[in-house]
Amino acid sequence: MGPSVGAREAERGARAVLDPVHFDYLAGGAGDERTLTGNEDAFARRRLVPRVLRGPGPVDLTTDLPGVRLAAPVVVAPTAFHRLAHRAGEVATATGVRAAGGLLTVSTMATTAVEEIAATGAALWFQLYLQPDRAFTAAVAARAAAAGCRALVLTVDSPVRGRHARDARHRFTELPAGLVCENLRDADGRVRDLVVDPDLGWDDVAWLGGTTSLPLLVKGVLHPADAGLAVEHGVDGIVVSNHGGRQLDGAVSTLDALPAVVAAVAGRVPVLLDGGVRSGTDALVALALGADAVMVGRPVLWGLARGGADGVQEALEDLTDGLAHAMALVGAHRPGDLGPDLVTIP
Ligand SMILES: Cc1cc2nc3c(=O)[nH]c(=O)nc-3n(C[C@H](O)[C@H](O)[C@H](O)COP(=O)(O)O)c2cc1C
Ligand SMILES: CCCCCCCCCCC(=O)C(=O)O
Repeated sequence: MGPSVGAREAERGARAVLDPVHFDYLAGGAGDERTLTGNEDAFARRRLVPRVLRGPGPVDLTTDLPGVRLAAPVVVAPTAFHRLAHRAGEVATATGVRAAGGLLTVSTMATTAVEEIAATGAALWFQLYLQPDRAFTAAVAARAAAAGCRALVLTVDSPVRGRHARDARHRFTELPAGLVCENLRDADGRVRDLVVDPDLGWDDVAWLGGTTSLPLLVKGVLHPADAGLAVEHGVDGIVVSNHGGRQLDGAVSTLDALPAVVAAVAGRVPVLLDGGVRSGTDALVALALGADAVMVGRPVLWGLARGGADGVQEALEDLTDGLAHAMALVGAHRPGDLGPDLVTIP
């Protein structure tokens, strides 16, 4: 299993067209990149034990998530600075997502205003970093809601930023001229710097939930005790994530962390997983181990870099078609038919 030929080729294609400094920012991870590679390795270790003769009927991947019903349980993860990958940036991403019938999580660090992204008609969630200026944070959340985003995704794995050796080597510390974080503009139109807040606690999660009418998910949970706390503090969904290996190097792979989180949540809210999902078969393994949906980060960036909106659509359809195909081959008609009995580590 692991990366399909499609995902590997897409990455090679993106590397060929991107400025090497920007490619390394997008592809890289923290520290020695053990967690980055560990995410993919965890999928590569698994094998499927299919069921046979499970009767007729089409595969139906319809999935309900906070604020949205999707044709397939695949969501685009929030990633920063899409205009580093393609000149049309997040507008191209959203156009491709819409064509694929998917859902895009817009990053706080998007290089395009959320209103402009929403004008594509794509279904959106909005990812937030809680800023020490809580009034500003609430204003960004309200702006996302007004633009039509269907849920907020609060990233909780970044009290400080991961150390990225590739960026340090390139001295990549500033965006190219003309690119800014358009959703960090304050009421005067001034773009604020992102300030990661090392003092965040669960009360802040409850505070954010109380300031918005949107469903709230937390992204960046690995420990089952934190999953339980998240549910107790009223969240509407949990994303098992190590930030694609970009924060704590040495953190457990998300697939290995998933079963304990699923057990702790016990069906009270949806559980999503991201990190290392490169094929429909990878998505199936995550669903079989208890995820309600997967998020994908880099494969979408590679599609964007290679082919703009068409490349994003192709990347998503490769995943969802691959998932439907693998479902048929393991004898499952719906995600609910999948269970851990279908997955083994030889
Ligand atoms: C270039 C890049 C930028 C990212 N920016 C953000 C971000 O702004 N907010 C966030 O919560 N996560 C961010 N992430 C993490 C992703 O949301 C996601 O957790 C990760 O990419 C999933 O792993 P994958 O790339 O292996 O699919 C970023 C990841 C990458 C690769
Ligand atoms: C423009 C030079 C690099 C500045 C990095 C800011 C990181 C913002 C957070 C985005 C993210 O979550 C990630 O890269 O991962």
